[in-house]
Amino acid sequence: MYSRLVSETLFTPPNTGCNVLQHKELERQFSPSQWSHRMSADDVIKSHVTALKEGTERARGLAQTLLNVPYGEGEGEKLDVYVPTTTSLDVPLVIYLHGGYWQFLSKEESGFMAVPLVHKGVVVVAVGYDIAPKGNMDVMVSQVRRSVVSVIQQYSHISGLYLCGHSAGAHLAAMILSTDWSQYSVTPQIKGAFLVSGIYDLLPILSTYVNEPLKMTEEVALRNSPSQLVPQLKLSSSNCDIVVAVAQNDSPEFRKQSEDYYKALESTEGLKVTLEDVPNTDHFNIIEQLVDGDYHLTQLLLKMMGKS
Ligand SMILES: N[C@@H](CC(=O)c1ccccc1NC=O)C(=O)O
Repeated sequence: MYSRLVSETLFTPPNTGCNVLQHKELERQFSPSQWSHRMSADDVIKSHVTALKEGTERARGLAQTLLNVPYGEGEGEKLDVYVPTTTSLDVPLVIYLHGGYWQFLSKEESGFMAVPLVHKGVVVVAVGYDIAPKGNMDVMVSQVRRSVVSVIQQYSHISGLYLCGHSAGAHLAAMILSTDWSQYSVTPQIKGAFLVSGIYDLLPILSTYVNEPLKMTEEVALRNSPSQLVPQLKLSSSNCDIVVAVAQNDSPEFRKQSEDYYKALESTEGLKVTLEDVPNTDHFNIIEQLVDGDYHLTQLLLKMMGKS
């Protein structure tokens, strides 16, 4: 009784829906770096950026590249192509959408997954988009959709188109799958998508620090939430194999985002969707390890593309 009274008087400011502690906890849930079991928050981010940069440098050394190919008029509307070292008629193409909470990272450290893929005969495309504050959510979603259209116009001979996105990039990949293509010049047929440690419902981040540079209103968050667009995804991507992957050591809130989205897709008849709970990983090394050909998710991706 006493403790209840104390907690109510101390922690529940009158006339507000959300108390200070709950808000702090929400921000912690949406701070992936605080949940790594490997390192401190600062170190895990530093090491993440270093790993992605080193992997991308290696990929640029291994593959032939076409860097800064425009897919639109804007300065930031460019992509990098990593060309396979083998010659085959069966050439799948994976588009990678980088993470970084729609406000960090770029395509310059996003070619790392080409390391194990280019000698298996897979083209990897790393897409750049205008992160906040330059870009906003509507702009970023529009950009990545147009990048897919541009890629299939340039590479019409490929044997299959696949998407892979991490964190904010998984959100963008899910938005691509949920596109009404009738306003576009072509309708992409996406064969498979890897959505890794993503956010699919933007409403919970509206009141957090994540939204400070994004400045989303509730309306913007709703129209850009894949969780709201499952019927459109079913119409546009019914033949797509979808893997929703989440790290064992992602925060409970991040894990819930993946589980809820998986469940929403799974209960939609006709979709092929699997949930991969990747053991011994956190928000960062779940994607960093795609530089390794033996990593579980690399193997899954190769298998999906018929290249294992
Ligand atoms: N405030 C975030 C920062 C973050 O997510 C991040 C920062 C730099 C580069 C990538 C990041 N996140 C995921 O890709 C965190 O606590 O992890």
